[in-house]
Amino acid sequence: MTDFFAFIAGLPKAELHLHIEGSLEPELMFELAQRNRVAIPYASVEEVRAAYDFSNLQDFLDIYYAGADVLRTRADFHDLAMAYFRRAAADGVVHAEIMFDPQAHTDRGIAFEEVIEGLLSACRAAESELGLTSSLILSFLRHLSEEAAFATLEMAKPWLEHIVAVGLDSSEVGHPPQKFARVFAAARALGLKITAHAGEEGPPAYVHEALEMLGVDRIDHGNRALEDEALVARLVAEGMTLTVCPLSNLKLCVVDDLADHPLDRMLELGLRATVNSDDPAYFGGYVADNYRAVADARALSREDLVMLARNSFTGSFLPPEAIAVHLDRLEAYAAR
Ligand code: HPA
Ligand SMILES: [Zn+2]
Repeated sequence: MTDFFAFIAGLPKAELHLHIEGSLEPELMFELAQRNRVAIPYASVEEVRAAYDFSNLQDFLDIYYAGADVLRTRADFHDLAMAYFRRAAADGVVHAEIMFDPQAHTDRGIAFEEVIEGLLSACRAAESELGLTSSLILSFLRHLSEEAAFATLEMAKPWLEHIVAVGLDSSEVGHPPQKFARVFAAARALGLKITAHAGEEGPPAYVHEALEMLGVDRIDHGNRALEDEALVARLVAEGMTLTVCPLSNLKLCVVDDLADHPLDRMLELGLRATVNSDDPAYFGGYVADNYRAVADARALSREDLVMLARNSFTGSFLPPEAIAVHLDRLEAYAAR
């Protein structure tokens, strides 16, 4: 088992579904609360961790947005992202496409510039210090209005060369993809790639809408697509990547038990599934923990793990030449 676990940690991989605000560990939350003199409703790190007991997505989101309140300056965003990059590098991550939620900050009076410049300085440091490349995905909060999403896209315009894609997250049910069809069309016209959370709690119809009305290049989660055979066939035919997050699925009760997780069924169906951590500080593990937990629960083979890592590169928004280099290194690692 230790060999298997070491194989997972060393497996070169990309992480494609990571909310940087969801990598805020309780220790850093306390440090930033002190630094910025922000009151938090917890007395200790243990008390924070004890509060992370969720029965659905909204339970989690309430705590996630409250936690983000300690993030105030560009130094905070830099420190947050650097802590994630260090931890990810230890898990074999060589490339990360990280989502950020600007509206969770601009709505509290934090300038977009502070958020993005802090993240970008960490991205540069991760490349020079850790050899880890990264890009940013601007995620719109779907519980807010189309108008607010347009205003956020407008704010991002001076930084477009540093943003690879737009995404869609937050409370899924009741906020279908079609609500943002026009914003995503505008983002695509600006040259951005498109991804959206769909089929986490929402029905298969939302995955269908994300394809039809947003023109997504990738689907975040996508679990519930499995309920619709024709939809699965379409996702397979289009070679659509799904960014699956096993420990998140467990913590948010998308699955009752990891033993019931559909990851290997997705692979068997020919879906391009990947493994990701989503909000590692809240869900109990970084990306290698997710690989290990699901490999253990579903008896995945080495070949499955290599396939998942391969999918993480082919599903990335890297240029084809960079993908080819990563795939060569992965095959060399797998052949050892
Ligand atoms: O898992 C998630 N789902 C939806 N919105 C989110 N925002 C952070 N994490 C998530
Ligand atoms: Zn997510």
